[in-house]
Amino acid sequence: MDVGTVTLEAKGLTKRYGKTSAVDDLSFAVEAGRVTGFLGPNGAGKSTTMRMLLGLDRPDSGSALVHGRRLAELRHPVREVGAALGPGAVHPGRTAYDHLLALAASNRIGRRRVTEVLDITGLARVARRRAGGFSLGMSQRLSIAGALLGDPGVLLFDEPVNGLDPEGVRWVRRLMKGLAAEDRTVFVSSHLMSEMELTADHVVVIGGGRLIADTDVHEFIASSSRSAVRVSSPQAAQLRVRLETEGAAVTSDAQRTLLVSGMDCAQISRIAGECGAELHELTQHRSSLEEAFMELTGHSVEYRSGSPEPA
Ligand SMILES: Nc1ncnc2c1ncn2[C@@H]1O[C@H](COP(=O)(O)OP(=O)(O)OP(=O)(O)O)[C@@H](O)[C@H]1O
Repeated sequence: MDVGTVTLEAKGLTKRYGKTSAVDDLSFAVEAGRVTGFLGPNGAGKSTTMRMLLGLDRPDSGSALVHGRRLAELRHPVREVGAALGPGAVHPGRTAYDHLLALAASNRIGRRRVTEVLDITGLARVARRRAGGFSLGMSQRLSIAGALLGDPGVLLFDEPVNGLDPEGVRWVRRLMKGLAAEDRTVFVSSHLMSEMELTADHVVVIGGGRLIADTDVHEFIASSSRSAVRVSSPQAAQLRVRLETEGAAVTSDAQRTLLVSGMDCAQISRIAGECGAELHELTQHRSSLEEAFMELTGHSVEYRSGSPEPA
């Protein structure tokens, strides 16, 4: 499948629960060959959207399409779309192997693939243990194993790194990137902005059930007004006046330090030279995905404490 091919589409998806509008006329398209992060504050409608994309929830209006068709029209859904909606959908008395075997059998998938996905997800050694005794991280891996079982071209993951340790988080990151590199479609929701910044190529951001951004992750970060240049100078006050006259927005968090937006380092350096201001520091501060997200949605991000180490 070519990169850029749209394989998963939300078209005017709308879902209400009583008076709550969970998803409101939501449209976006997800392309193959890249990781698309699905972001939004708590209650934004991410899980509801994912469930509608998978045919697990019926929209009040609109439609979800996979390869241009409704899921119900696909001949072998599990082989075309895999989903890991988090731990929980496993009988606690069943072993990991038996759980996957039952799933494979009902979808006409051979035993060999069960062994393969146990290997891929690092569960081979615990395959004969009951899933009820699994840690959250192991349960997440089992959920991911289920998604991979049918070797599908389209994969949806709902908060896949919740409960994983740093090694597990890195493993998920490599897995997602690897799946995208095989030209599969990878659509993943997460609250972990630091992780999404490392993993996603593209982001779909929703708030209050509506689309608020559908863009390249780097463009999304660059659009944040929190990108600024930090300037330190003994003549900060004098420099500030000149920078503001030339159109920059300037704030200050210390006596000799300025935070300048709307101008790059070269422009600031030129103006400093012109007004005889010495420069002791000139640093470009790039916004993080989290800052860009918070600016756009006005919401804080949960589960910060799980931030992984850098790659
Ligand atoms: N089965 C349901 N019954 C009633 N209301 C629901 C139901 N499922 C979701 N909602 C409501 O719909 C809205 C969207 O919820 P949803 O779980 O889709 O958001 P989310 O973005 O996945 O949130 P989170 O980040 O907290 O998981 C919320 O207001 C939620 O309370």
